[in-house]
Amino acid sequence: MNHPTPAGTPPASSLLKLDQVTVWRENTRILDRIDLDIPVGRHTAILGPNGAGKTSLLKLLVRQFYPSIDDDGTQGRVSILGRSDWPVDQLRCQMGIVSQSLEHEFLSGRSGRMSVRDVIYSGFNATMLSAFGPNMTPAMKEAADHAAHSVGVDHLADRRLETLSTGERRRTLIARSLVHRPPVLVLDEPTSGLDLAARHQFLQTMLQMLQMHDLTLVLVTHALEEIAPPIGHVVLLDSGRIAFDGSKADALSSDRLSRLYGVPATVHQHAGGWYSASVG
Ligand SMILES: Nc1ncnc2c1ncn2[C@@H]1O[C@H](COP(=O)(O)OP(=O)(O)OP(=O)(O)O)[C@@H](O)[C@H]1O
Repeated sequence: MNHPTPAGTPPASSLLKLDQVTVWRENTRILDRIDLDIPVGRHTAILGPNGAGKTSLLKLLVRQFYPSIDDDGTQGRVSILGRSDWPVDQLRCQMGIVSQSLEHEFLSGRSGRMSVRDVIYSGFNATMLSAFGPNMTPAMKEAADHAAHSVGVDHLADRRLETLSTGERRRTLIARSLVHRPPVLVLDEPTSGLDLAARHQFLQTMLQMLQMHDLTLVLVTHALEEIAPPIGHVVLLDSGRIAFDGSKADALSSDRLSRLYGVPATVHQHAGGWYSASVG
């Protein structure tokens, strides 16, 4: 159920284009004159030390942050899927989002009392409301069942979100993020808090998603193990600036990551195009 571009508009070639974008918060320049272009179809991982600005970059993509006016009066430009004038609700329908901040939002207030089924349904209109009720079509119900099944939460459909374990909750949000078959998938540290098995299962699900859907993945992660083989491009962020933007093979070198994190890092390459890193 991809949401088509408006009639007569050619499909966008760029998912996210930032032109001299600065973001200030509380007297801190958290993103500093960033230029970046993530084309549609190029799965991209964003890596960097704590506080480097990774989540802030994603917030520009989902319109939680806007460019600030800089000291000299200039304001950068953000274009998403070829447009800079998205109404937020329409934009969010183009995306599947899994992040801890979304999870916290769901758990605060009444959303936590929603059933797993309703949380998944809410993905259709990218809200935190189970607004559909009788408006759910059989095709939508089928898509929701399929999404729940594909991440193994079908048996939890009637459970309230707030009663689930971290792994079950994360899987529910993954199902919600995919139910409307969005063209863009935004994952912000999707495996944080997951145990070894749940993390492995998540990676398998992510690989399946990349094969099943025609989507572009943007992944923020601290773990090189999560930068799955189909992700060919890496952006390294450091103190609100882009330290590197290029191929995964060039990005993930021991020298580069040692400089980025300020520790002696060793990158290990494994069969099938997987990576990991160790320190020392
Ligand atoms: N709303 C805000 N108000 C004030 N400072 C903020 C705000 N949002 C982010 N920051 C600051 O901006 C910097 C970048 O934060 P961000 O969450 O983007 O980093 P990150 O790279 O995702 O970090 P982590 O890896 O720890 O999740 C941090 O110093 C953070 O404290």
